[in-house]
Amino acid sequence: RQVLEKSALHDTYTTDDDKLKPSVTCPDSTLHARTADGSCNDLDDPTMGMRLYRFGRNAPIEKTFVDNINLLKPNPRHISNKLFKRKEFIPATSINLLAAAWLQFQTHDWFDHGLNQRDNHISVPLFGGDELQKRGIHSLKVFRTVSDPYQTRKDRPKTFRNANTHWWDASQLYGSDAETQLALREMKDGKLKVTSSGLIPLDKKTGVEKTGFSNNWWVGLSMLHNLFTREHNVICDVMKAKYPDMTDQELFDKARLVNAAVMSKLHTVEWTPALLYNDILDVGMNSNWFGLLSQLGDFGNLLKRFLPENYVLTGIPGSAKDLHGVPYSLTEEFTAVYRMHSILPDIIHLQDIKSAKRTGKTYALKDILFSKASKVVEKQGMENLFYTFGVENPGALVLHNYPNTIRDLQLPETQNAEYVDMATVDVLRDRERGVPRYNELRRHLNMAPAETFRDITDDPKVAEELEEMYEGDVEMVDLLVGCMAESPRPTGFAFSDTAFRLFLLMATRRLQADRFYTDYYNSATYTQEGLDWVENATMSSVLLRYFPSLEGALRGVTNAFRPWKLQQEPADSAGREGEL
Ligand code: HEM
Repeated sequence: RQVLEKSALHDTYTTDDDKLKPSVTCPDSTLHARTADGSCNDLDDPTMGMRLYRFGRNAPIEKTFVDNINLLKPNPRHISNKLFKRKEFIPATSINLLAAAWLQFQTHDWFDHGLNQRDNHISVPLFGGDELQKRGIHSLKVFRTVSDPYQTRKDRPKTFRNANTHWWDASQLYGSDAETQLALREMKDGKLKVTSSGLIPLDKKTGVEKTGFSNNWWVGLSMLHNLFTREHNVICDVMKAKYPDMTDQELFDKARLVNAAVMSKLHTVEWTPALLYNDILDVGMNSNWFGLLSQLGDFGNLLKRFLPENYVLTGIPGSAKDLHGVPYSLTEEFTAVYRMHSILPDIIHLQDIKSAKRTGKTYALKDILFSKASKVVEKQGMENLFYTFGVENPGALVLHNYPNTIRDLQLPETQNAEYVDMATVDVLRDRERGVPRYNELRRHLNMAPAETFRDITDDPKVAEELEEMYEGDVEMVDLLVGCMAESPRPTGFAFSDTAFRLFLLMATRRLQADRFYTDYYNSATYTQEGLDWVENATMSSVLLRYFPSLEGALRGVTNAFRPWKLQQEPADSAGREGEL
């Protein structure tokens, strides 16, 4: 990671377009509080990481020009049909469905390229025999990503802007602009609005929950948004009880800081180790938050008092902020490796918490999307749904496992009513945004490029399929295809080693670049009660706070993102067999 910090972080701003950044001043009130739009996190450069700040790059800038000649080579719909289409559901048995919903929930905090241009599309021709032709569709329109109006240097690769704040600030819950945020607030005691049943109110026009970011909505997101809205409101209660003189604004600001830190912590010490179920990674990710010394128990705590401050030893929270010489932003390549739609099942088997068995009732993914989600939450209740998500498996991140529901998807009005095959979109978007293909990106991540298709995968059949699709040219393999095909994977890894390199680099950067996780991670900003709240939080404890009936189901569960039942079996049979 330290090598990549020097070689794989690139700023897309130039001194020419620096001048076009908005002018932002930071009032005193922003010193100990996150702003709605993410400005004033870096006090020397207040626009850094705010909403509409550009995405950076992990590949060198000169390697990120769009290859227009090969934009449609090979045809992305052909890739969708031949390499992605799910024939039979392949489960990822080492993680649960909660881990899948959590992943999307987090990406909605980090990035969004905004609504696509309505009047500018790439036309993807369909091959003979494509099932869509029977419905009179002969080409797919993929609307282009909205462009960056402030890019002045035409000799540089295209840049794009993040419609969300780049910070790990829970903007999916609180919004990325003041207007959205104000509309979500009760304006009393710091709280977020909830209905009399304790649920997030629905937008009357769309039927979807009114929250910070509500695109691509489904039951999994509804559950997590509701959970952390409750968490926000309970933190407000705790703060008010201790500090009765705090204003509504102060209570809101403190609860947001604490809630965001709870999520960052759970992602670092639970979600990531669940997906990279490997002892070394477990220590590694725990060290990001708690420090290596914490692994030594009381002896480590004693050592902390004598050793010089070093985040590797003591953990990033509370350590010195470090930008590694590059202004902070998330990157195009980071977005690209999170294209993990294969994790979604097409069918969800509902479980019954009392009998700990499947009920026999299933939900098709198409019936729990967008405005249908809230009805399912209301009908089934959050306990049963969380139980279902805790024990059921998501899809494995491999080829031939892309959910067909979203390969044939009508988006709602709020998302331009586009008709999409998401697998086609995923492949084409990376090309449209100048994300290097698989081999090229590996070179920039200090990884050996594949010389043959068998270097990508040890499955001869998959290697043959890739060779045919890419007409023998291994350099053309798309990043997403390479990541899904990659095997063998390090023990316990649910995703590829290539994606892992970027995760490792960017997971640390999200914490280290943010003053609220470093220089200002202290009681003056969070309050001591706030720091203790984060310290004590685990995913299980957050769930149990609101759903005590999950107690039995969570007994013995050390990582809430791994299948709950698997962890309850006797130690000798709860091994790591069958994982992907
Ligand atoms: C039912 C659930 C989901 C639906 C309906 C959905 C739909 C979409 C749509 C419509 C887009 C924008 C496509 C475009 O560029 O035009 C998108 C982007 C994306 N999705 Fe999903 N998605 C879902 C779940 C997930 C999950 C589980 C992940 C896992 C990480 C994920 C990761 C992404 C990423 C990384 C992008 C790119 C965002 C960007 O360009 O800024 N999605 N999804």
